[in-house]
Amino acid sequence: MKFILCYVTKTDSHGGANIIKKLLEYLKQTHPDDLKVLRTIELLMRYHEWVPVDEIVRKVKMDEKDVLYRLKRLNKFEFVNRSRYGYRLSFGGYDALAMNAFIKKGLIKAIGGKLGVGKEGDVYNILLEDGREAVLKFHKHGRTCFTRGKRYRDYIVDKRHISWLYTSRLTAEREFEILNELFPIVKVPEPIEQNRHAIIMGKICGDELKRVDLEELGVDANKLFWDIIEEIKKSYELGYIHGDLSEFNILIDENGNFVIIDWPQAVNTCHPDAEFYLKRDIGNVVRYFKKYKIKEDVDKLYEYVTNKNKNEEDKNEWG
Ligand SMILES: Nc1ncnc2c1ncn2[C@@H]1O[C@H](COP(=O)(O)OP(=O)(O)OP(=O)(O)O)[C@@H](O)[C@H]1O
Ligand SMILES: [Mg+2]
Ligand SMILES: [Mg+2]
Repeated sequence: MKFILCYVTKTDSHGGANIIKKLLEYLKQTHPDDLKVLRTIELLMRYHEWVPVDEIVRKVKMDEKDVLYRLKRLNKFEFVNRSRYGYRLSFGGYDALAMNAFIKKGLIKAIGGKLGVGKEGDVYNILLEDGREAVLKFHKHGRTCFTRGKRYRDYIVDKRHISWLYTSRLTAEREFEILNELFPIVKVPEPIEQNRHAIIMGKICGDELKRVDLEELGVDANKLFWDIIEEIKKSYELGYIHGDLSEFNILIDENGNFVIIDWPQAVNTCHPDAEFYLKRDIGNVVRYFKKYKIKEDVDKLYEYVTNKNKNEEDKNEWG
């Protein structure tokens, strides 16, 4: 296993460096056969909530003794959970498999601290092999439900665990696909790589719009407002509505350059509730900018964003 540096950055206010450091440390100690068994468990979780040992042995084509030895190690690394019914991949084990894939591809040189922790994922600073800074986002869809689920009966917890694995991968695939469709036409992070529930994307240097004072920054609020509307319009023309747009998902730097992040829930413009989502996005932007004395009508902006024919006519008129 290639050595991956772990560095702690100033922004690591979430203590995430320790978690990722432990994961990397464990990953470094793994043998290819450990990972082979782990991937087999991942595969068999499609059919079992807890994968029985004899199923693992049959699938992985190794001696039972060897498999038991590997399982013991995987359990020590906390990459699997164990019950009397068998084994299943843990959250950490899934992270490890994705991380291993990125490392094997020679993408990551170093991993830093946690940049942010959203409702649905953990975001880390990373350094790519080519020297660029980037971020690694692990989607942990349904994690909050899963934790809450602990109050309920075991079998519900188990089912949630499996759906967590599945939906977090789907969510990552969806976000990566959308970023690929939108970048670089719309101001979104550059999609770099995706594996399982994890995405590597370009790092945006900036703060959440929520946390900045535009007057202090010296940014023209009116111009910024219309620039954001233009991005909504461009993404609409490419077929997507963000669906969770707000001052939390717009990052802005000290020069007023901004990027819209967090796209997995985006809906297609042909979605039956497209109008609802688009109006809600626009409404959130309008609401945020009220404090800068910008008063625009959501319905009119909706017309502006969606009225393709009218825009074509305007363009033609203006030559
Ligand atoms: N490309 C990026 N560059 C820099 N910081 C980022 C990037 N992507 C995410 N972040 C940081 O991580 C935080 C969480 O990311 P994001 O909003 O994509 O995740 P989420 O889990 O979907 O969060 P939410 O709870 O908002 O749904 C962001 O608010 C931001 O601070
Ligand atoms: Mg977010
Ligand atoms: Mg989100």
